[in-house]
Amino acid sequence: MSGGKLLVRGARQAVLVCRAGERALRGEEMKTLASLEQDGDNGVSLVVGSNGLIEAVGHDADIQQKYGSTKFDRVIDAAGMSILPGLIDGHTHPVWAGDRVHEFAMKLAGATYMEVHKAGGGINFTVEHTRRASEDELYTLFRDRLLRMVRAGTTLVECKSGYGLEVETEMKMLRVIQRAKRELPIEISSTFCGAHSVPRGSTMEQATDDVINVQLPRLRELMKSGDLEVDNIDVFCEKGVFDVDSTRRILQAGVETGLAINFHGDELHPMNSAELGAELKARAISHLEEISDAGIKAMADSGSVAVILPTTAYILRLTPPPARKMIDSGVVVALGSDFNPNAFCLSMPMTMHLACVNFRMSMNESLAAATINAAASLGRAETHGSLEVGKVGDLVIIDAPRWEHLIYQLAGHDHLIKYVVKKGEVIHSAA
Ligand SMILES: N=CN[C@@H](CCC(=O)O)C(=O)O
Ligand SMILES: [Zn+2]
Repeated sequence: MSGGKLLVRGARQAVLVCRAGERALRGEEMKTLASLEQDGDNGVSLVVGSNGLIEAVGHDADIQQKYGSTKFDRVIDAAGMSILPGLIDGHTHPVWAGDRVHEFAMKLAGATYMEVHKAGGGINFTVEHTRRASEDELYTLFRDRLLRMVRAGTTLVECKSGYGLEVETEMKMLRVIQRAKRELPIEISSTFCGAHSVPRGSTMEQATDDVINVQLPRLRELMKSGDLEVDNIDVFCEKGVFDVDSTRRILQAGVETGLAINFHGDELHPMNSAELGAELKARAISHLEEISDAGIKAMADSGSVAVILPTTAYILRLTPPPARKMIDSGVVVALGSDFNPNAFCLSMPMTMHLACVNFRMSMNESLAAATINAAASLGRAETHGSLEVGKVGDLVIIDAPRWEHLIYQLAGHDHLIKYVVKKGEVIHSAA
């Protein structure tokens, strides 16, 4: 090799997460993650080639022997530091205008999510503001949020539409996401969520027909012309929002448009969403606070990824999802920040901390959930989510001798994260 993009050397530790090309980790596999430790003076090195892919991970002496004559665009001396894969956020609603800080006060005073929603607040409040906002205004707000995510270590994020609930605003949101894909260093998996709520003045049946007969056909045209690249279809399957039959119709229409199923289910009421998702071979189902035992078994069998969201359960004081039971039953469990105007959290380290304390996950389980399993929830586990040769060179380097400090030092990521690397390029540096 004559030239490479990045050499990181001298690290105390590199958490590889996987070593054998696993596409997801389940049960016991989440408990012990593959890692490489400094051996005496011999630290850990990682090489990203000029194509942005990981080319080697090993001890300094071996890498030095192989790459001694190679010129790198950048060399990072990571003495005393730890390297981990770029974090992957499996669930966010980051394109919107108008904050809901006033609703936070209402909820602290005892109002439930559905009480706020039915009183015209919640999603419908954000819809009004988002419909009124220009595309540029939305982009500026979105950009700032994405860059804050990058500073917290996120290199791949799922981003939903869903604050338009009619064709023009939904497409406006998807165009804003598309622009960020072109202009920003963070990688995005985008999700059409025109069925996030029933718009004011409509019935569920009318909203379902509008998504299927108006919004999805327009999306199909824009995908065909290359104006939009959208990956997933989402529905908020919830009592008082979209019932199981409407959800099924919309998700099936999404599949016919070429989208992967990735939807909200069993959040506030048991809806048998997990069973529905498993039957439809959903790639992922989010929330699942109210999943049934049969739903857990169905997801373990179907391989649909459970994207659980600790910030939502925390802010809304919900009974947490049965994360332990899901993991122990063999469900693939991933994490998302659920950034949205209800749960204003842009940080995966914070999300992982909450998963450990409130969902009783171990730190290793939370890292597996925020890397390889989140990649699986987005259909990108072949290329993302672990530090293995041939995968994209997405890394977080923290100034601590063990990676667990990223979780242990609650709200400490600003201080700990020294570099965030995307495809071998440093996209954030605190050094
Ligand atoms: N539950 C539905 N959707 C979001 C909340 C969106 C909102 O309140 O604006 C969620 O995942 O938590
Ligand atoms: Zn959500």
